[in-house]
Amino acid sequence: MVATKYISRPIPTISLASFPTRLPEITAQLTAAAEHEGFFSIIDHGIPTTQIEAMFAASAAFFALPDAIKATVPFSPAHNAGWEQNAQVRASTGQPDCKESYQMQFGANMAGRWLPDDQLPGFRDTSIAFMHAVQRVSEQLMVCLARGLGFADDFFVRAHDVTQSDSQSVARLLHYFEMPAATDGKEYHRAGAHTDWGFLTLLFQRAGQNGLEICPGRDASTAHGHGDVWTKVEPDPKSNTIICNIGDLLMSWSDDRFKSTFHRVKTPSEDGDCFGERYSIAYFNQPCKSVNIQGPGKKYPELTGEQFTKNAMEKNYRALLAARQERETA
Ligand SMILES: O=C(O)CCC(=O)C(=O)O
Ligand SMILES: [Fe+2]
Repeated sequence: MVATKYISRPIPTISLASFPTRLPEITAQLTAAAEHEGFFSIIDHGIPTTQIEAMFAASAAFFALPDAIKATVPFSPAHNAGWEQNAQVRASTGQPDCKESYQMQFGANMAGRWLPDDQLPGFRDTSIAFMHAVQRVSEQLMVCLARGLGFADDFFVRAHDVTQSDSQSVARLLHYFEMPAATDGKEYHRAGAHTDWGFLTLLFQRAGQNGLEICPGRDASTAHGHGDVWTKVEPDPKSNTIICNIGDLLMSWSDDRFKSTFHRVKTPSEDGDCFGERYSIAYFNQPCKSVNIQGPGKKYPELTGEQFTKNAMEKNYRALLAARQERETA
């Protein structure tokens, strides 16, 4: 196995303490992080550790259910919600990620995709409360990002209004399976290298369950290329941190000023890698379907939120087909 090439890159840590009075300072910090690294840590965000722990406990309880029960709320690509297992194929690897995930939304896309409460008591209430808490933090970040781009303060907040029935924002619970410590000659992927296609992702990780790595400096238009010099983003056991990254949507909405950065969850293969089970939670801010999207400099044609999501899905699918053909003819 070839040793992974690593380089140390600083990932800015930004405090949201005293948000209203520190708004100009936080805006400057966030804008700089969005322009350069595309990844940053948020602290002092106001979500209590107990609430995050309760969501991780609910997630573990969900994934502990028999597959036959989870399969009653299957993932629907058309709705981007539900449960799937060993199914998400990344163009960068051509193989399914070794994981299961359950995606939850606020609006109509979630109809029929919640388990009945007697199957998992309290799960839906815990999840919805957590999602609203993460949405509140997201909205603070959106105010700063809108200011940074010269839009009105509430511009992105209104575009991502989770009280609308066509809301598309997603909380994805993730469970990566234990991986073999001794290689059996096969190549495994936890989450193959990718950019997120949404607006902004907020990620919750658990101390001791490492694996997230970033590879900045690639253009989103080469979206499925491989970078080969990585930087570990380790969960900090001492602070109640949220890792955030810019997605392809915000990159195009900012006329490419803000960067959507390549990242992956590494296949454990070296000393210090977590081979055990890994749980994480990603909250993907997505625009409502009816929203019009165009950057301040009009670099790209105007699209609706619905078209953007559809295009992103199709682009991913085309890249998958192209990568498969390339592998087959190689
Ligand atoms: O599990 C993680 O730490 C990252 C997950 C991720 O990048 C994704 O689901 O898009
Ligand atoms: Fe991601």
